[in-house]
Amino acid sequence: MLDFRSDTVTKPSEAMREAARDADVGDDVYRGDPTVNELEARAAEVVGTEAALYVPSGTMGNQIAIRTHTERGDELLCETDSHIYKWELGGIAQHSGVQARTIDGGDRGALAPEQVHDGYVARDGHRPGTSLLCVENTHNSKGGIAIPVDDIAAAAEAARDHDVSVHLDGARLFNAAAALDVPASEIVAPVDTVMFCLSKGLGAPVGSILAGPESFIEEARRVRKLFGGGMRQAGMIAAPGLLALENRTRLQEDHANAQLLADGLRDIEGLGVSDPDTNIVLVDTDGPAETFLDALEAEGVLASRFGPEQVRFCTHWDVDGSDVETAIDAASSL
Ligand SMILES: Cc1ncc(COP(=O)(O)O)c(CN[C@H](C(=O)O)[C@H](C)O)c1O
Repeated sequence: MLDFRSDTVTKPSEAMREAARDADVGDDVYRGDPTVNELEARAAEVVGTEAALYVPSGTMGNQIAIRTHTERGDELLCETDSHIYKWELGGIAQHSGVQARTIDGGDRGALAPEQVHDGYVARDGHRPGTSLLCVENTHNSKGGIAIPVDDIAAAAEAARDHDVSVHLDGARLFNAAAALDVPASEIVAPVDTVMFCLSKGLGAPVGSILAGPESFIEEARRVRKLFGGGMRQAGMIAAPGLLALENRTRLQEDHANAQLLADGLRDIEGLGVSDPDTNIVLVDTDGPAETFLDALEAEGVLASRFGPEQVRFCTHWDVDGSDVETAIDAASSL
């Protein structure tokens, strides 16, 4: 099967498996795992923050960020189709007791400063008070859209006008950096904290990073423990993460393969195909998504359901140009 369901399906390289086996390990709860410590230091350096925390998943990284930024009963602002609102099981309410106020970010998922000003609620005798703005880059639901740095910075500035903190869900931060042709640190500079995944396009088997100010990361480490995310000899999985972090320069290949896939699918009668910024291609199937997906699976190709009549293809390091041609041929035959 050719698996285009997500870039989360990437399998570790031989080098990652060897690194896991040979990793220098210790008890990370006591800060004693040298490989985790090295990964956290390297990650902070790459994105230009004071500190970073290694977490088992992107979801946990986002939820730890929300819990650390907010107090129970606060309100947060996020985009209507953001992952933290749409795909994290209501964790905003469950883990943090925080109310989400969603804003429609349009086709590209970018929030305008005036939307942040309009969405802001001042805490008083009746109203909860906004304490956090969450932004997402690239924006998954909109099709892996890379939002320009200036747009993120303008929204963050509007938040700061009201002393509201800003968290960036950067699960695919390095895809955004590659598409925008800027260092990831430039995308991160305007926000307070960022979560990015090692386990997606970068190819690590497990793990994400939450990065930000030293004091914030110190408290986030306690919240990780509260959430049951304290790990012991985690160098075994952090070692592949260190190799993954150095993979960020290869993501252009995934983006080129996404363009190749979109161009091929666009030639097929009846399909509406997005113009990909990065490694995600959205296809309107002009009929039930399940019918399309089942028929495609029968041809040996997997994709994800993204709506009643929409499917998503993600390119990644386990599919190459010839696999893309195979997927196009399979879709053409439906
Ligand atoms: C923007 C963003 N932020 C956070 C996460 C969560 O990361 P994990 O918890 O899966 O490591 C994801 C994963 N996204 C997954 C995927 O795209 O296949 C699914 C939808 O959860 C994400 O796309």
